[in-house]
Amino acid sequence: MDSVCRPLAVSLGDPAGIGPEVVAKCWDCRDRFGLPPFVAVGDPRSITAVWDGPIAVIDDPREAARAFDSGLPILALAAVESDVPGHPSVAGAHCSLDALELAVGLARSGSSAAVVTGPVCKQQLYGIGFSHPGQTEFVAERCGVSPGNVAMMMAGPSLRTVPATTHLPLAEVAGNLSKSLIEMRGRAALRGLQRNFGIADPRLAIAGFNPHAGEGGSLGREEIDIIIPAIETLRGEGWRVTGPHPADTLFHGPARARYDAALCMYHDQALIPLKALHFEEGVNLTLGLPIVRTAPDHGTAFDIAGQDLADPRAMAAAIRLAAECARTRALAAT
Ligand SMILES: NC(=O)C1=CN([C@@H]2O[C@H](COP(=O)(O)OP(=O)(O)OC[C@H]3O[C@@H](n4cnc5c(N)ncnc54)[C@H](O)[C@@H]3O)[C@@H](O)[C@H]2O)C=CC1
Ligand SMILES: NCC(=O)COP(=O)(O)O
Repeated sequence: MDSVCRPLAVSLGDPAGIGPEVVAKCWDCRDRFGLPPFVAVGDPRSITAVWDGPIAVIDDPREAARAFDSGLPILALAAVESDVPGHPSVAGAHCSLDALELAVGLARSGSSAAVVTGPVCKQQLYGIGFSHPGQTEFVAERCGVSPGNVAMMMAGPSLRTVPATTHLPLAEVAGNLSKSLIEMRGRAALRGLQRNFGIADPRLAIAGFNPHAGEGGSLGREEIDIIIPAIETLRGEGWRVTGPHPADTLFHGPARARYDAALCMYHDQALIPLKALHFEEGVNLTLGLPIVRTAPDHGTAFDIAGQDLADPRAMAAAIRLAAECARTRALAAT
């Protein structure tokens, strides 16, 4: 079976969040959203609590394509106790981690064409001893890739951004920026554009860190000491890289037309423009992995879980992009 025929594995995320609801809604709207067969991984009770559509509990991902027309296929994991939507629990955190582990394993073994991860609650996971900043680093470790060599890309119809640093306190960002970090993230972004999007000669815009990109050193020296030397190294390797650009003018329409992705210095610098423009269809794609991994841009949204208010479009975009990236990679390998 080729990568296009294999199902995608979709972990449900935290059972008390909106992951189960948006996955079920994606199955409901599979034709309208243009979705390929996928198999959910998680506790079926988290779906039946919020959805009364048909579920097909399967034991083997190879059954997913056949089952997909008549019901939402699910590889079932039972949490110790079932969660009430909107009320996260320790058992639910364990269940979300087990589902993530299994779904990533399916992609690594080739049983699924890609993995799409439902939203987890980081605070809950940290509480049960999860030692990674996020799912990005967890998946990297499971794939045997150093966290330094992967990058989180947030992708929407008119913008792709990559934060150089991800989940760490803002007060620690400056101390974590280095020439080598920016070079590694820059290479991961550029190679990721080639490998997943088929862009042969990608253009990367690199944001500054300080207001006005430091104003020649008067408003901070990170641009002079770290970012410009990294840009020069990347250019010396033949990449099309510009910057450092003042971040406040990097995201309006004409600016976005000048690059294929923007490398940003910290989480909110990258995620605010993406979510402001494309919250309903934003996708989180991990670059630098041997497998394809995507996720919707949103979180667990406990505040609306179980109320039939969750918009499934970002999850649908994540499933679609995962299938497209798997197809692009498969074609390049032939
Ligand atoms: N990929 C992942 O696993 C992610 C997980 N998170 C986690 O999610 C938790 C909550 O994070 P928040 O910052 O509150 O962000 P959030 O995205 O869960 O919610 C922010 C706001 O947007 C709304 N919202 C989110 N998704 C929606 C959807 N599909 N349809 C309609 N409304 C939606 C929520 O109701 C809330 O008002 C945190 O614990 C965080 O760690 C956050 C982002 C990504
Ligand atoms: N803000 C993005 C986010 O939380 C997703 O991170 P990850 O769990 O995919 O690493």
